[in-house]
Amino acid sequence: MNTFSKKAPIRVAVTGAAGNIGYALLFRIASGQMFGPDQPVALNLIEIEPGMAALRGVAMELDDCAFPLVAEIVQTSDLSVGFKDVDWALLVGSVPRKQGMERADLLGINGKVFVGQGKAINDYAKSSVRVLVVGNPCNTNCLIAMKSAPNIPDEQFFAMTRLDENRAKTQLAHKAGVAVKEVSELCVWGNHSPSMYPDFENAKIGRSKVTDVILDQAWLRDTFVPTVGQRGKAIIDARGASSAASAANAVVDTVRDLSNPTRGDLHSVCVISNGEYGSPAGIITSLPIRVDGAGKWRVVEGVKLSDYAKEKIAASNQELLEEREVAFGQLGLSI
Ligand SMILES: NC(=O)c1ccc[n+]([C@@H]2O[C@H](COP(=O)([O-])OP(=O)(O)OC[C@H]3O[C@@H](n4cnc5c(N)ncnc54)[C@H](O)[C@@H]3O)[C@@H](O)[C@H]2O)c1
Repeated sequence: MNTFSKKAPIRVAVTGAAGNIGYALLFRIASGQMFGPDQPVALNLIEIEPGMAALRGVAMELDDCAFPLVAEIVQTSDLSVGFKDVDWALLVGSVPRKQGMERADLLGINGKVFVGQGKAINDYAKSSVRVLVVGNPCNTNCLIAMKSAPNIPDEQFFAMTRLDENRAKTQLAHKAGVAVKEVSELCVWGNHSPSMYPDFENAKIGRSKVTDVILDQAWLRDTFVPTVGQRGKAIIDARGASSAASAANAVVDTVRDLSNPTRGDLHSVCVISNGEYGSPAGIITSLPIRVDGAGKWRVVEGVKLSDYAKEKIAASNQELLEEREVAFGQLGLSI
């Protein structure tokens, strides 16, 4: 354990730790960018058996960074070891869609994985554990893990739309010719899929509404919204590989912002819906949240949605209901 911090380590499990996002993520957690520069961390790195050799290499590199904040590195494919006493479970690993595989097949295959991980989290993690699902389809995977962990409160499960929020902020900043830090209050609503809705109507540039700065409504609706939705594909086309560094960055942003009071902005996180803004109760959908001074997250109240926005959000939530029906049907889970 490092000598300059007397804090107890935060124990973080990362599944798919030898994958592309894992490789971009672990070094940022270890260097203090997720939990702060004086917060020790213990890393529980989880892989499936075929990934264990690569994981050993990743762990060797972590060792070779001599990060002073790293208290311990555990490498395992055993979920009872990997989730033991963890404070955070970052569920990144999942089976990619292969040629000829239907979306329904993918939901079923990954669903089984997230049943197993949810059960193990339920049985071995701290009861205060917080779970962030990144592996796709992340909203439905998160719902399945949540259902499989009945002893962990639903409010402790999250899925990631922060990458979409960050992408949307940058698109607006480029269009307006301002620095990205000028763009705030941008919520991505719905499913982490091309159907998501990045709400430009309530977002701000400086103190102005985006729609008062970018007057080209056609660009906002017909270029901006699909560009954000299709950005993942654009990166695969350009790079020949899927977004990993920016996804890892969004994981760091999400966990950091869920761990600290929100100042002057809001953030997009997929959380359990209690019917807010007409979203179907019981699904994991992206909503605008803020964290209060006591560390509790809440859905931001009073956002005014236009009919256009409501329609987009409803369509994305409908997709989530359909994903749930297919996955739960295959897994024999009840709603
Ligand atoms: N929510 C988001 O914004 C977002 C953004 C980008 C990527 N993703 C998703 O994140 C996931 C990971 O992406 P990647 O680029 O790192 O993929 P990758 O294929 O490079 O790595 C995935 C890793 O997970 C491991 N793995 C597979 N099943 C596992 C299991 N059951 N338990 C533990 N490990 C397992 C694999 O061995 C592999 O090392 C994908 O599902 C991707 O679609 C989500």
